[in-house]
Amino acid sequence: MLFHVEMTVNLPHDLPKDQADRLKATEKAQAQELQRSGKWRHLWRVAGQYANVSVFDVSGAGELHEILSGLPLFPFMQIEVKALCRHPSAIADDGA
Ligand SMILES: O=C(O)C[C@H]1C=CC(=O)O1
Repeated sequence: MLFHVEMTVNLPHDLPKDQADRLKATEKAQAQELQRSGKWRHLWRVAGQYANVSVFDVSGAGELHEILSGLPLFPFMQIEVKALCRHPSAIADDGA
């Protein structure tokens, strides 16, 4: 199943810089591993915001929740999820 996910990050202003840098580095490694696995299909920065729009390809909402709640930045993110299905006019054969 494909899911459109928008994550907006709000790090506390008083979070020490070294702690924030560590969280971001761990998050990056995990995000890149999930992209390599094919589960995190698209990752786009929302221009002008500390936010991303992503597409996940997972077995269902349960797996998506497991992945999202396991992200190091999860406690600092506002997340919106939309389930996707194939559009009847779509010509791309991308497994949706
Ligand atoms: O920067 C972000 O949008 C938050 C998060 C998502 C992937 C990643 O590396 O960090």
